[in-house]
Amino acid sequence: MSEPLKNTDFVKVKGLKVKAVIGVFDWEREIEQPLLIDVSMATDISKAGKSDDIKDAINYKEVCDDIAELCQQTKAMLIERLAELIAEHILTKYNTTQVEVSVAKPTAIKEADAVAVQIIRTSVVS
Ligand SMILES: Nc1nc2c(c(=O)[nH]1)N=C([C@H](O)[C@@H](O)CO)CN2
Repeated sequence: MSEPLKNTDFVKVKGLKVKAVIGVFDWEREIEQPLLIDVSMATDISKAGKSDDIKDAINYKEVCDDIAELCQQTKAMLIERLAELIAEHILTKYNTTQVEVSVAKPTAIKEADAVAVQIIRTSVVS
């Protein structure tokens, strides 16, 4: 018999602003630069939708605090590194099976609005 259809819902964070040390050049190691982070977490929100209880939800405030702390502590060279660490952290800590993470560096290239990486990571189910 086929599995019943599961809901595909998302909890999202859009345009989270974090200042952190980021970059490959010597001068970049001396300053903080702005990052803009988007996260989309696949999760079934129907339980929280019924209970109206934060315990049944992915708490996006907690997610934002975690991301800010992670970016500031890591002092990564590449935005790729931050995207991977954010995805790994979210998949490990929160009730989601798939996460999409975008990390943009809006002041990196004078001639561009922003440069960014975007990744999708899925938890391995054994
Ligand atoms: N793919 C990437 N390319 C570059 C990165 C990066 O994080 N990922 N970083 C830099 C510098 O730090 C740049 O932002 C300074 O303007 C160059 N290329």
